[in-house]
Amino acid sequence: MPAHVPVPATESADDAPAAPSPEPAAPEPGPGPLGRERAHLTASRAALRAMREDVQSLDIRDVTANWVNAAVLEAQIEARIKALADLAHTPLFFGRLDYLLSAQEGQSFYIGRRHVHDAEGDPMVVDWRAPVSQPFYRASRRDPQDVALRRRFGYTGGELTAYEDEHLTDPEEVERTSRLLQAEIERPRVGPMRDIVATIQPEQDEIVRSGLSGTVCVQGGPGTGKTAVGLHRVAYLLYAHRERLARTGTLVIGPNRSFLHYIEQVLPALGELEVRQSTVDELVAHVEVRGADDARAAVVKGDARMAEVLRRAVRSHVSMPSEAVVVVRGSRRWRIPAYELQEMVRELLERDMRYGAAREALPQRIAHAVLVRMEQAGEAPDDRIQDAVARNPAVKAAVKALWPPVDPAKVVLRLLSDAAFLAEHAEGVLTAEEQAAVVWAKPPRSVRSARWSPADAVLVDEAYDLVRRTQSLGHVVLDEAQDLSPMQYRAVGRRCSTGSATVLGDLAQGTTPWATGSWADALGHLGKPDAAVEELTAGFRVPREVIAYASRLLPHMSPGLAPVSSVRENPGSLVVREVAQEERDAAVVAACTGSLAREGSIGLIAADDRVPDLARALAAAGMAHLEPGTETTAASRLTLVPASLAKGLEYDYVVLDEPAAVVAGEPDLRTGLRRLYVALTRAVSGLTVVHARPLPPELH
Ligand SMILES: Nc1ncnc2c1ncn2[C@@H]1O[C@H](COP(=O)(O)OP(=O)(O)OP(=O)(O)O)[C@@H](O)[C@H]1O
Repeated sequence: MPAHVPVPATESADDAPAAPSPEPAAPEPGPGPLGRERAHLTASRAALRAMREDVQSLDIRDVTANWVNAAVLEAQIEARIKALADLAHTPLFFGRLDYLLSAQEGQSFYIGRRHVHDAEGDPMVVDWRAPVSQPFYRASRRDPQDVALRRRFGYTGGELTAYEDEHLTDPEEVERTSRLLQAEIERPRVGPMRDIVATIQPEQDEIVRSGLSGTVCVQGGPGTGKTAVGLHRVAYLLYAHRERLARTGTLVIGPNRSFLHYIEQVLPALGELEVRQSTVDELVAHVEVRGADDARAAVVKGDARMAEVLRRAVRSHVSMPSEAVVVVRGSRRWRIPAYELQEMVRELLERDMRYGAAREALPQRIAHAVLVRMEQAGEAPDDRIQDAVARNPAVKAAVKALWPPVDPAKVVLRLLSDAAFLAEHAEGVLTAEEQAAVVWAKPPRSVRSARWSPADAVLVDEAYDLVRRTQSLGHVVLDEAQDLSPMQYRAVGRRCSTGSATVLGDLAQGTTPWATGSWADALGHLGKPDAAVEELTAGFRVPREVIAYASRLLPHMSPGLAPVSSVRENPGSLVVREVAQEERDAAVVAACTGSLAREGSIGLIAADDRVPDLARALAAAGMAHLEPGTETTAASRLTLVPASLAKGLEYDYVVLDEPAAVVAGEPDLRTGLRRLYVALTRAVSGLTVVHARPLPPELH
């Protein structure tokens, strides 16, 4: 059970017993262990300052040959100075490991977000990602990993105010729950998502530190830390493989912009500024999306069989030669007969190259055949002649006719507009009914005027990849992955075809008509069928009572999935309030007012079509509210969240309006229940459900 780490003794801390809310301490380093730790903190801060000053005083005039180098170097120095900033509210270290005398020469290491060294180069704080830090997360009484003492530090507003010790090899010590860890988990939420570097749990750490070469898929219920783990894995990989990933790049994919705003601070807080964040839609934005599909069309367009239809359609542009190519050079004519050209075309088609690459290879093949004939005639042509022949007008004209350039968007446009063209390439792949579902009723005139849907854009992306290989990144994190269609998995998969991925999701939270039913299928479409699937079951967000309530829905929508077991010890307040229809909006506003009386952020979640009414009700009561994705602050804490955007977000207190409307907002009962499950699992400290209509029977 992750929250229960063996914590025997705060008694040994002679001047500072650890406490969930550590007392505001005098900053003066006093005597005793806490005083010494504070002194180490002060010295570490000074060392960090010295490191920063060293960089600031670098004079690059003598070492840069030109202004380009100088600009690059200056940018690097700028980034380094930023990375060395001492953030007042981010503790420089949060833990300490004392190794046994037999290991690491009995040394102590302070574990923090970044490495700090003194003037001699000796470490004052080691990076949490360094191998020497790993036992901080993994060592246990059963497997102490050469650790004699693990110490966790508690801070109040940047001041070191408490610590907790575990002597992992001491048989006398009793196992207790870490109060500092518990306090961290239960800290009220305001603002964007935070890093969890001080409290990563052992099973989370195994995922975080898994190697760059393998793809990992994490199934986990709401609040089990999937997003947190994925982001920390990126930070870890960037540390362990910085040069390689700097070359190849990393990308985090989330479901929408609100979500990306919510998580965008985590990596910078860990010192990583270079990671791109995107939605799937943004990745495939070759065409402007202005349209939408009905569920039936979207499901067919998202089906992996569409890849075969597109492949055939793109390759249908190739035609078999029926005439010879004659190349004239000087007084000589070189003739490549049709049957030889046919062989070349056939061979290129069989090699299954990208359409564009084959198109580039064909003139070289023809030129090679000409060269062979030249040699047979006693000439001694070199590579330059081959290139010249490949550019010969007769060869160019032949290639243009046999293997014409293809515009990927136009191919998709034609497939979706021309029923006969679609039928030709979907023969034996899509049924007549499926074909009818995807063809546009009113064919657009051009790529520009077409009302492309998100699913169409994915098809265009697939077509682009058939023509020219999509560049692969070194690592891709795919969050809320359960909602992707097979074609979307393929789009993501080609962006990590030579790299690896972290796939995060919860099958029970799948709310698209094409949501994945099994991770094995999803990973197959992603092109990573051998990826390991890990499961996280300990919940760090939702209080026990609330998760138990939400889990009543599980057997009705995702049978077989294990409910989350909450590690939150504070009794979560779950209030379910039935009111008369005409009092409902007022009751919702009152619930928000009640929640605002407490600390932390408040999310009012409602069916999408209830949002305008509730916005008016809040305005009438003089209560300002934010949109999802806008940062909550101490002054502005209430966000009105349409249920369709709630996924991945969390609020300290949630007021949920009319569950029946949330369910009814979806096209089918299963999706409706899943949407409700998402809405019910956003609260950290308390959930108030307000309803006038009967609750969905599955909640009883
Ligand atoms: N080891 C941990 N220590 C402290 N807090 C944690 C830990 N793991 C997760 N959390 C916190 O729990 C909350 C939920 O985490 P996260 O959003 O990553 O979960 P999730 O599995 O992605 O949830 P969902 O399925 O709802 O998207 C976050 O506030 C996160 O910071």
